[in-house]
Amino acid sequence: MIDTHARIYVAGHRGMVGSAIVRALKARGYDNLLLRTSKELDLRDNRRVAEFFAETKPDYVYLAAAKVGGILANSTFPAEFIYDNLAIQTNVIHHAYVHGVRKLLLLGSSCIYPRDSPQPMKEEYLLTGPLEPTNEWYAVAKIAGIKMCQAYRRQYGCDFIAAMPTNLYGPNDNFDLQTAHVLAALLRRFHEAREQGTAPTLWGTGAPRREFLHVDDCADACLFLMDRYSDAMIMNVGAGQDIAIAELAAQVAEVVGYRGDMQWDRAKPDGMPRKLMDSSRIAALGWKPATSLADGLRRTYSWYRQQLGESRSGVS
Ligand SMILES: NC(=O)C1=CN([C@@H]2O[C@H](COP(=O)(O)OP(=O)(O)OC[C@H]3O[C@@H](n4cnc5c(N)ncnc54)[C@H](OP(=O)(O)O)[C@@H]3O)[C@@H](O)[C@H]2O)C=CC1
Ligand SMILES: C[C@H]1O[C@H](OP(=O)(O)OP(=O)(O)OC[C@H]2O[C@@H](n3cnc4c(=O)[nH]c(N)nc43)[C@H](O)[C@@H]2O)[C@@H](O)[C@@H](O)C1=O
Repeated sequence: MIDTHARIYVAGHRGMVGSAIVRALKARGYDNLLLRTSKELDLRDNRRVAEFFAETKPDYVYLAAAKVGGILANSTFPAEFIYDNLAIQTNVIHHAYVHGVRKLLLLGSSCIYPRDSPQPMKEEYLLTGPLEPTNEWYAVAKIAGIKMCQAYRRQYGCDFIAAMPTNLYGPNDNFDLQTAHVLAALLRRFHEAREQGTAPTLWGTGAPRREFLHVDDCADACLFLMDRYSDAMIMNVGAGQDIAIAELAAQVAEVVGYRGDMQWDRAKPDGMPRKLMDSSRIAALGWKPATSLADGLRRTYSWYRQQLGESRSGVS
């Protein structure tokens, strides 16, 4: 177990994953967290990152800072997705090495796997085929991050590991309809449709399948891996089951209490047909998720309504 007074840098601590990691660390008594917003420390700036590591000398690093977005953001801003993510990772991983960080965990993503991967996707499928075009720029950056962790482990003996979570959702998710991932977007679309008496328009055909993990489970897995896993091989972190987007829409409508029609904009991309992780390796180490999709949806909708300043009445 990591000493609770160790200096732990959570990069991206205001984001969905970073904030969940901070909650999990605080709940376990870690009391020496190093936190910087992107305004205070732009991780694309190599010189500033070097200064930060020299000044603060972190013992452990969770690298949850990244340029992140849903299918439309990824395909609309390919240059930002590849540049920001390459720059952030390169600077943080390199200076973690230079300043003797004891262990670093990089957050990757299920989009690193080939578009036509057999399902469920095993870690060994990395780099076995072409990527999904809607997010290949982001995926290439993430793959470079994985390879940096492996290279620094091989050449310098750094204990840098990489976790590959499936699609995540929960508190502090992004609810901006242009840049959100599907689950947050659907909660908002159905909420607004119910409030306004309109019919929501969803993207694509509804046929793609996705696997959803609550972000608190993801954070729990990150802490688990930081404590117990030290290997070059990437580690999948999934919920174990997937669902068609059309079925997810039906579940979200029920949680929100929307009973009208919905439309599908087929001009919008479907993306990968299916993305289900094989998470048997982390399961064999003794980790499993705690939150069902039904519970997670209810909790996240409740959180969203609290952000809107609404009462929680009516949301179980
Ligand atoms: N969301 C998902 O479904 C999934 C996410 N992941 C991975 O988890 C990680 C975190 O994602 P998530 O929490 O959803 O993303 P968010 O967008 O919620 O948070 C990202 C954080 O990164 C920080 N950041 C962005 N750019 C910079 C920069 N130039 N310098 C410093 N900090 C920066 C932001 O800091 P600030 O707020 O201070 O601006 C922000 O808080 C990513 O690596 C992502 O790939 C993996 C699988 C699925
Ligand atoms: C985490 C992962 O996230 C991204 O990949 P994705 O899983 O394809 O992304 P998504 O959540 O945005 O969409 C999932 C599915 O849902 C459909 N869909 C319906 N209606 C809405 C909708 O209103 N918004 C969105 N965003 N999608 C919608 C959408 O058409 C697609 O079929 C990558 O950016 C990648 O970088 C990555 O790592």
